[in-house]
Amino acid sequence: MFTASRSARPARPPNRPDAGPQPAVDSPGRVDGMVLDRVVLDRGARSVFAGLSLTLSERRIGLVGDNGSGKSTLLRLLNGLLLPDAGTVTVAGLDTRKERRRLPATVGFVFQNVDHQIIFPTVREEIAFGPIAQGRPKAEANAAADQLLARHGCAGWGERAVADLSEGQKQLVCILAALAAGPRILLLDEPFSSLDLTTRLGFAARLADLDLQVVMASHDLHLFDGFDRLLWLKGGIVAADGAPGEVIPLYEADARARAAANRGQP
Ligand SMILES: Nc1ncnc2c1ncn2[C@@H]1O[C@H](COP(=O)(O)OP(=O)(O)OP(=O)(O)O)[C@@H](O)[C@H]1O
Repeated sequence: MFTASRSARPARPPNRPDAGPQPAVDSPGRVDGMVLDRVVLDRGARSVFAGLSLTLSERRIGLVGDNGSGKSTLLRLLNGLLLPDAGTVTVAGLDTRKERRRLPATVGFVFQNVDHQIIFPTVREEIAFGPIAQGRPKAEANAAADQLLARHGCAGWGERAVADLSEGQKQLVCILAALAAGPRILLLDEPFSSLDLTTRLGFAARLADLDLQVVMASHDLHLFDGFDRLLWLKGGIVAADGAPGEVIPLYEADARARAAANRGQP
């Protein structure tokens, strides 16, 4: 457990040396890892990261922090949707600036806003798209999409129009579409916010069983149960980094103190 101040290289705990980009490894239980090295990023006129360095090698990593603290921006750097203004981001050995096109085959992403993700009219097309783009025959990808839907309690959804689904159902389709492509790394940005409790609990349990690396941003702190590591982002810096059981009390105490201070203001 450690806290870090705004600096080009936040301190790392001794048991997490910066080993640099890791080679891709396919053995179960191993992760490819991601490395941010002195990342600088402005969005509009706003500086979001001013020299962020992180090595992300645990299998389950959570991101917490206030609105605007940089969680989505960090995830978008990891999937290559955003490129750093300075510094480097390396994902499973791929420099996102130089090898952006190779990232979709490795990194799955579930957007915070489903409308930014869904592009096809029907559920089956949406889920089958990733495998087809990777070269899988269409009939096979469609059949796999239907099987995936059935496994998640959505048998018969293949022909449904995505536009007619509820927000939570759309979110479910987005998660299944990300999984269908068989990523080794899954980035989830508030993936369960619209899901009902039963579906949310089911997914949280399935997430624990998936043999891939997961980085998930959420305001639902219960979802980090069983995670290996939790990063608290505050204004683009890592305010705390450690086991969820250590970081969550710090984050909650800070949030309560600030909420109380705000109440005291006119
Ligand atoms: N498209 C954009 N253009 C300009 N600035 C942006 C854009 N998206 C985000 N920002 C800014 O980047 C900073 C980080 O935003 P980000 O979306 O990463 O926060 P977040 O922690 O994911 O917040 P939330 O919990 O609300 O999802 C904020 O100051 C925000 O105003």
